[in-house]
Amino acid sequence: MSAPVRLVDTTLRDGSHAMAHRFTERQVRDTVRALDDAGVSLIEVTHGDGLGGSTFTYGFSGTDERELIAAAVDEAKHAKIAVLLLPGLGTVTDLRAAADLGAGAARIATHCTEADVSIQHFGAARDLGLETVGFLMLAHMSAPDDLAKQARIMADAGCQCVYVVDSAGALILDEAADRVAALVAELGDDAQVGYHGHQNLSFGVANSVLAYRAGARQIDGSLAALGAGAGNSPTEVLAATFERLGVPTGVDKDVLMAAAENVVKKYLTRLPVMDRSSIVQGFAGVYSSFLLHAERAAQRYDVPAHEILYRVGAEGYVGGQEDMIIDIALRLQKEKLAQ
Ligand SMILES: C[C@H](O)CC(=O)C(=O)O
Ligand SMILES: [Mn+2]
Repeated sequence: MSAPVRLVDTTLRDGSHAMAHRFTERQVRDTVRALDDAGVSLIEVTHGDGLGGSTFTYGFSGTDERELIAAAVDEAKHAKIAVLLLPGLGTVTDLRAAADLGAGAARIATHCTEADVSIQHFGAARDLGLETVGFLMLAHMSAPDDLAKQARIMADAGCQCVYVVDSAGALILDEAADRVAALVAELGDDAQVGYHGHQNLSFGVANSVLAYRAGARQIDGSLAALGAGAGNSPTEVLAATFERLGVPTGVDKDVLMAAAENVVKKYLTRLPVMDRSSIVQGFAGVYSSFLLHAERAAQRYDVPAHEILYRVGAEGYVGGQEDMIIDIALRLQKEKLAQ
């Protein structure tokens, strides 16, 4: 009998990027109900960039995320609601407010080399009685051993499951598995390991299977792949794939497939696709949530989005440096006018 894997759904958080942070309470309620009916045990609901993400830099929310979290908590009969927090953008005060609203898990995300900025948030989350998860973002930028050392910092701070987060959808097969294996070897019984994939180069589901085989026991997905860049590994495909492999997930794949078709595809404003820009994100290692920012800058300064994204990758910008997209667009525009 294979070890079970927990499928965690991030439609209502990573999908917020693709929805330009315009989720409504109705959409959240309908999605949570469907996921809950399917047996998904952890559902993430927050602005795409986490608590406090509704800002000029990241994009304002259509509906206050606290209203959405409260609605999700109200709708879920069995599932726990998780919130994402990027230290510096979200604060311990935001975490406390989310816990007061009934959130049951905190997912604390840092750049893959900066785990130490999460220490106080894990401590606060544990004090609040929350389940804790750590996100090491843009994991392709760190070698497996270095990533494992960062995972150790999170685990020692109270994190119960550290994720390899392929924010750029850049990892290809062994590159994902090796990172997961390094974390599993480092953490042993101290914490679980998770995997969060993006589809920019189409490896989200395949990498998730290899991550499971390397020891990951929590895997993220989004219904209809709704997420940043070319989207996340589709939850309904993960469910079907793990069932075919004989790996227990505790979820009903048919209910998830119906949810993707009848709930999410009915409201999404943009179906995530592997188009030129998102493929460049995977190839050049660019944070998936930069996609809409690059498309807006491309339109405003009349330069191609994929060229902006190639340049972002070459210059190595990471989450939090969204303003540099404008800088690059202006430079490309200047170069174009000089020709
Ligand atoms: C804030 C990011 O969107 C977190 C995430 O899902 C990723 O890095 O990927
Ligand atoms: Mn993501």
